[in-house]
Amino acid sequence: MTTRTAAAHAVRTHSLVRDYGGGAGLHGVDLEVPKNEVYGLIGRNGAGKTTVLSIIAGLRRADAGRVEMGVAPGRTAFCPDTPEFEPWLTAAEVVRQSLGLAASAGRGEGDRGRERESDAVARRLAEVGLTEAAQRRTGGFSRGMKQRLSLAAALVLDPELLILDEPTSALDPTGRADVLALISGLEGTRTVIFSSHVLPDVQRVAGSVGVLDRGRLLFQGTMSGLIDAYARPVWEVRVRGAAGPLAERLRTLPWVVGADAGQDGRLVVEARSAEAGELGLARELGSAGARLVSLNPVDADLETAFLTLTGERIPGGGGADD
Ligand SMILES: Nc1ncnc2c1ncn2[C@@H]1O[C@H](COP(=O)(O)OP(=O)(O)OP(=O)(O)O)[C@@H](O)[C@H]1O
Repeated sequence: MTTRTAAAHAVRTHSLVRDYGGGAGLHGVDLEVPKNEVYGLIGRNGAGKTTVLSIIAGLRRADAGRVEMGVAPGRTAFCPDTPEFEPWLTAAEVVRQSLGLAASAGRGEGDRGRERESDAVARRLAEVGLTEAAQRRTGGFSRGMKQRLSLAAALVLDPELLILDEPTSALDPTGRADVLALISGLEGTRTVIFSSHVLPDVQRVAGSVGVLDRGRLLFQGTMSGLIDAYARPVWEVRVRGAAGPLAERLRTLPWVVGADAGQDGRLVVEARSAEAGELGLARELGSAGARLVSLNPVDADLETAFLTLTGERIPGGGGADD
């Protein structure tokens, strides 16, 4: 059952169950997706990500539980992990068709009159890097091109809620960067839920995160909350010149747990929390006038937190073997 509310959440699911038999499916999932945020849904193969996303999108039914939508009816768009199109349609025709469907339902960008239909189509194709392929038939498209096209066809609907199932799985590095930038750009005005196995991507763009494991949510909350709870907030910093004075300065700060200088301008800094480190390191490096060469999370990453949470890594044990 799906109900609608005007709420701070774009979506909430209540005790969602889908029983495929043999333990597969969902076993009581309470997802809470804050409005106008980017929510990353992560989990191993078979964890249930596609099932949850499909139920929210209205493409599959739950056996029990309900979905509460905080966005207007018909303002949700879904991109499947392996999108397929009629092979004889060109990319521009696919997006135009999507726009036409939206306009006939009284929504989407074709309805606004601000932009001509062909401009809206061209703009969305350009955003996903398909301008050159606009007049090519989709039958010859690679998986990555189909993923880009699916995103363009969804964006042209101007959805309040965009649901993306592994949107970067088939993309090359440029495509991934483009799609991540697009997702980031929607934060604040639109809600995006996306599933991914590429945890650094999720860490880059998602403010909230849900960790699914065998049909159950192991964690749900902010990205920094997850990292604080399941990973040590440690960064390796490299500056031009000697790192000793900077390490000394950092050690005097209340949010710093430890700062050790090494060779070649390297230092390892542990913060009291992920948030404190993210805020404090940039500020302190700036005010110290340090010339920053690189700044990398060592343990303060989603991957470490995920592996610890799912029991694949012993906390402080130096990594997983999977
Ligand atoms: N239609 C179906 N019939 C039977 N079992 C299914 C069906 N769809 C999914 N399952 C099973 O339910 C579990 C969850 O599948 P789902 O596709 O939701 O997981 P996922 O987290 O998206 O996985 P992946 O990361 O591999 O895409 C898996 O064990 C899968 O085999």
